[in-house]
Amino acid sequence: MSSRIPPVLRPEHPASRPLSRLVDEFDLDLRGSADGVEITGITLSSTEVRPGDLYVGLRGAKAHGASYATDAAAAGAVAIVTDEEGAELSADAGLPTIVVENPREALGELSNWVYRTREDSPLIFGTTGTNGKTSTSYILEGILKQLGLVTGLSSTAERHIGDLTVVSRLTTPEASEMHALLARMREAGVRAVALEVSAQALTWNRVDGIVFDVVAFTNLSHDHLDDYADMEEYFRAKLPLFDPDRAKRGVVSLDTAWGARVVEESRIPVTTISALPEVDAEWRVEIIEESAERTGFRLTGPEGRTLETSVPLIGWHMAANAGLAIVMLVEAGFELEAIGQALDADGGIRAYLPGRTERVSGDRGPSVYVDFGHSPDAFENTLAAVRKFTTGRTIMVFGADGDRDATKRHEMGRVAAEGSDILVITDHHPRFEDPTSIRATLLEGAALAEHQPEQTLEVSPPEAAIRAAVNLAEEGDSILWAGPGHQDYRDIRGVRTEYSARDEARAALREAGWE
Ligand SMILES: CC(=O)N[C@H]1[C@@H](OP(=O)(O)OP(=O)(O)OC[C@H]2O[C@@H](n3ccc(=O)[nH]c3=O)[C@H](O)[C@@H]2O)O[C@H](CO)[C@@H](O)[C@@H]1O[C@H](C)C(=O)N[C@@H](C)C(=O)N[C@H](CCC(=O)O)C(=O)O
Repeated sequence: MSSRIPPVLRPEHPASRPLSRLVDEFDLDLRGSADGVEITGITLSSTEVRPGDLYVGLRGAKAHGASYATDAAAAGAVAIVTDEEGAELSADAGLPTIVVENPREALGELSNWVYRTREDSPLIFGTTGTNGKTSTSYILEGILKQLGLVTGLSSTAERHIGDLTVVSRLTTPEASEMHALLARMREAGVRAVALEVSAQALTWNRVDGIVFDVVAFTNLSHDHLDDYADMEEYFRAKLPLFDPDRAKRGVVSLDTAWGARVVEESRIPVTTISALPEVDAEWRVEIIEESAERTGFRLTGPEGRTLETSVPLIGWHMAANAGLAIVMLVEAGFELEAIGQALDADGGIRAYLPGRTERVSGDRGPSVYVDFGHSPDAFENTLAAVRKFTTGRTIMVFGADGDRDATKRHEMGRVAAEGSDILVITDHHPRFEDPTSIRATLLEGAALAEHQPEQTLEVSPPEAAIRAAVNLAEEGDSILWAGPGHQDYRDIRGVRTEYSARDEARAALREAGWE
C-alpha cells in the first residue's frame, strides 16, 4: 500500500557534519565562528527549517531569503549561506554567516556535501523536453520495477520512494529538496531513479550536484515563453543537461526538429530515436497495433536489435515515450531482451500515469479522459489519440493557466477548435489574472481555426463546464478535459483550493445517470 505524506522529505537518519569542515573544503568566507556547529540538513525556505539546518538565503523575485533569517534561526537553523546583501539583511539573526557570490549556484554542491548524495548513488535517469517527461519517467520506473529494482521517481505528478507516494509541488524540486529526496531514497534502498528535469530546473540550478547516468530529450514546442524570451532561449535552457559534468550519456528524440539541434550541441555521447517514419534515427518506433486501451509498437535499433511490445496507454506519442524509456535503459547497460521480458511479464507494464489521458468513465455513456496537457502540441497529440477511438463526437473542455505563458493561448484555442466537434472553453488556474480575459483570448484563438466545431461554449467555472460537456454528450462520444490532469487543487488569486478534475468528471457522469 502506498501512503501520502507531506512533500518536503528529509532523510530519516541524517548524518551530522561540522561546519568548519565545509568551510575548509570549499574555502568559504565565514563570518562568525564555526566552533561546535554541526550541520544535519539544508534548506532555502525559513518555513521548512529543521534543527541543525544550514539555511540558504537567496534573492528571489519577491523577497530576499536572508530577510527570513531570524525565523530560520528560531526554527533551529545553525548557520546561513547568503550573498553580501543577505549578510546585511540577516545580521540580527546572529548566525555564523558564509558569504558566497551566488547562493543559488552554490546550493547543489552544498546540498551534495550535506547529504553526501553522490556517494553510493543509484542509477539516475533524467528526462527533459516540453511534453512527455512525466510519461517517460513513469514508464522508466515501471520497467525498472519489473526488472526487480527498488525505484524512485520525481515528477510533476508525484514523487515515489519505493512504494511510498508523496505529492509534488514543482516538476523538479529546488536543489536542497532534490538532494534530500535522493538521500531519503538511498535510506529506502532505491537503486534506480527517474527524474523529470524542467528547463526551469536547469536555469535555476535545481539539479546541480547530481550526476545523471542517462539523460533524454523528448521534444520541444511552444511553452514557457514567460520564463524565456523566445524558443531559442527556451531550447538553450535544456542544453546544460547534455554536459559531461552533469551526465554520462544521452538519448535524443528527433520527433521535433529541435532534437537535431540537441545532437549538434550535445557534449556527451548521444543516440537518436524517432517515431516518425520520415525521420532518420538510430532507433525507430513503429506503431503496429492500436486500441482505446493499448498501443503496440516495434522498436528497432543498431545491430539488428528489435523488440515488439505494447504499453497500456493511447496515442503514438505514448509509444514514442516508451521507446525513449527503453533506449535509455539500453544506454544504461540493460539488455533489450531482458527489458522485453520485463515488459511482458506479469501481464505487461503497469505504467499507471495519473491524469495522462486517463479514462475516468465507466462502461456506459461517453468516454471521459482527463489530461495534463497544457500546450498546443500536447493538445494536438491527445486530441488525435482520442479522436482515433471515438465512434461519436469529440468534445474538448479546457482552460489556460493564468500568470503563465500567455503567448500560447491563441494557438491552444486554435488547435482545440481544429480537433474537436464541440468545444467548451473554461477556466484553469486563473492565479492573479482575470479568468474572463483568459477565456476571451482562447476564444479568439479558436475563431482562427480553419475547421470550426459544431458548437463552441464558454462556461465558467470548470465544474459547470464538465457538466455542460457531459450533458451534451451521447453514448459513443468522447470528452477530453485537458489541463488539470492529476492536480488536486485550483489556484485562484494565490489561494490553493482543493479540487480534482477526475472527481468532478466522475460526479458529472453520475449526475447525468451514466454511472
Ligand atoms: C518563478 C519561479 O520559479 N519562482 C521560484 C522562486 O520563487 P521566488 O523567486 O518568487 O521566491 P521568493 O518568494 O521571492 O522568495 C525568495 C526566497 O525566500 C524564501 N522564503 C520566502 C518566504 C518565506 O516566508 N520564507 C522564505 O524563506 C524562499 O524559499 C526563496 O528561497 O523560488 C522559489 C523557492 O526557491 C520557488 O519555489 C519558485 O518556484 C515557483 C513556485 C514556480 O512556480 N516555479 C515554476 C515557474 C517552475 O519552476 N516550473 C517548472 C515547470 C515545469 C514544467 O512545466 O514542466 C517546474 O520545474 O516546476
